[in-house]
Amino acid sequence: MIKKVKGYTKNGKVADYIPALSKADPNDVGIAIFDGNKTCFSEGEHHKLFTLQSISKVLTLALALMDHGEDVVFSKVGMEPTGDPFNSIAKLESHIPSKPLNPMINAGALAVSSLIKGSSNEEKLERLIQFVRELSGNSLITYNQEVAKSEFETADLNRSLSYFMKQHGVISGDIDVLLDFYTKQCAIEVNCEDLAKIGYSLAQQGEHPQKSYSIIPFEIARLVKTFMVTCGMYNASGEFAIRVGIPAKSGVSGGIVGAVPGGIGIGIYGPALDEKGNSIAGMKLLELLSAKHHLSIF
Ligand SMILES: NC(=O)CC[C@H](N)C(=O)O
Repeated sequence: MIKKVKGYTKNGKVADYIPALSKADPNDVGIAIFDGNKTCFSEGEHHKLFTLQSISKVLTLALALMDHGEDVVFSKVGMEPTGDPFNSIAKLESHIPSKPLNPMINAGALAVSSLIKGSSNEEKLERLIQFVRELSGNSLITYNQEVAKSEFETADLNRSLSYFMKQHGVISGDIDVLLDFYTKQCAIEVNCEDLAKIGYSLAQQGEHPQKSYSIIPFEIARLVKTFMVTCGMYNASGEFAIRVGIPAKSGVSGGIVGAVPGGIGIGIYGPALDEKGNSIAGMKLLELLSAKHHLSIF
C-alpha cells in the first residue's frame, strides 16, 4: 500500500513555521490500522514518533465537552466550517459575534483549550495526557518538550488570534499561559499505532481500545466525529468527504487519525504536506484504502 503513495511525498513540503517540525524526513510514510484485535496492521514508518498538532483539537474538544457540556462549549465556539486556512483570523473579524466558527481551526481550538478544567497548566496537561493514554491504551505517552518550546517561541499568529478573542470576551486570562498549554497539547507525541487506537476508540463511540468501558460518552464521540467530517481536514474537508468519506483529523506534523464506523481506527504519518497543511501521501493512502474496502460513510 505504502509503495503506491510514496511518490507523492516529493510534491509536498514539511511544515517549517514551527522550526522543530522541519527536522522531519519528508520521505516518511507510515500507517497502522486497528480493528479491536490484539495487534495492529502496520506498514512503513509506523513506529516513528510524531506530535499530534491539530489532531489534539479533537481530543481537547471531547474533554472540554465532558468538563462543561455543550451549552458552555458552544457559547464560545461555533459549529460551521470556515473554508479558510486553519490559522486564519479573517472570519473572527467579519462574523458577529466574533466567536470562532468551529473547534477544528486554531482560533476555535484555542477557545476550547481555555476551557479545560484544572487549577494549573500542569494539572490540565496531566488530565489531557491521561485522557490520550487511555484512548490509545499506551501509558507511556507524553509531550515533546522541544517541539512545544519551538512552537511557543514562534506562535505569534496564535497569540494574535487569542488577543483578538480576549478583546471580544471569548476567552479570558493570561494569553501566554493559554499558549503554554496549547503548544504542549499540540506537542503530545504518538506513533501510528497509538493514533489508530485513538481512531478505533472514536469509531467505537468512546470505548477503550482494549477494555470494555467507555472513556468518552457516546453523544460526545458522535459530536466530535461530526466535526471531523465537516472541518477535520481544514479547508479541504469537502473534497476529502467526497474522495475518502471517513471521519478524520489531520495535523501539520503529517499525522492523520481516521475513525471508520463499525470499529476501524487508522493512524497515518507522512510529514510532507500539501498547500493546505494535510499529509499529501496520507490523503492519497486514505483515498486508496477507502475505495478498496468501501470505507466511505456516505
Ligand atoms: N494545523 C495544525 O496542525 C496546526 C497546529 C499548530 N500547533 C498550530 O497551531 O499552528
